[in-house]
Amino acid sequence: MNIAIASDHAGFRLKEALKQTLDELAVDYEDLGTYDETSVDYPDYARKVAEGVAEGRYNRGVLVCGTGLGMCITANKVPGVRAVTAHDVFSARMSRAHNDANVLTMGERVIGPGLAAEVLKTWLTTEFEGGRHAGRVDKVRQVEREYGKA
Ligand SMILES: O=C(CO)[C@H](O)[C@H](O)[C@H](O)COP(=O)(O)O
Repeated sequence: MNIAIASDHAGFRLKEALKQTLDELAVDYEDLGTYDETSVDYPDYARKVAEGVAEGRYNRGVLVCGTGLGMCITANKVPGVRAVTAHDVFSARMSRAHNDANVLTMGERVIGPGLAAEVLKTWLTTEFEGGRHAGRVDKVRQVEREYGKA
């Protein structure tokens, strides 16, 4: 699995902590920035990761900002991206099992590094269940097509 991870300034410290989790899991990743706490704009980073996932350069994306919300809003503008904000293990698990989410966002001002690591581990290790859920995800894709986004 090849992950794209990025943050804005408000998510920088948590991104660095999550990279340690990825190292522990021996998951390949590419850090697309930002690389310090100098103020930047989250849409720029959300777009980098989302486009990389949508174009197949990365299997999944992880985005961190202050709340995770701006990153999620922006990432979902890219056709083919199913981005979720998850700050608990159950939501992380279900976003994969039922929604086949391919981008995870979290907020450094919302969640601590310990729980964030568990959320990330759960999200990375839960498979999409398919079945009835596959039809529903296809309907999500149909919405994109009908709005000319895919
Ligand atoms: O958390 C956010 C709301 O979606 C944004 O992603 C930014 O991280 C946040 O708005 C940054 O706020 P700041 O006051 O400029 O640090």
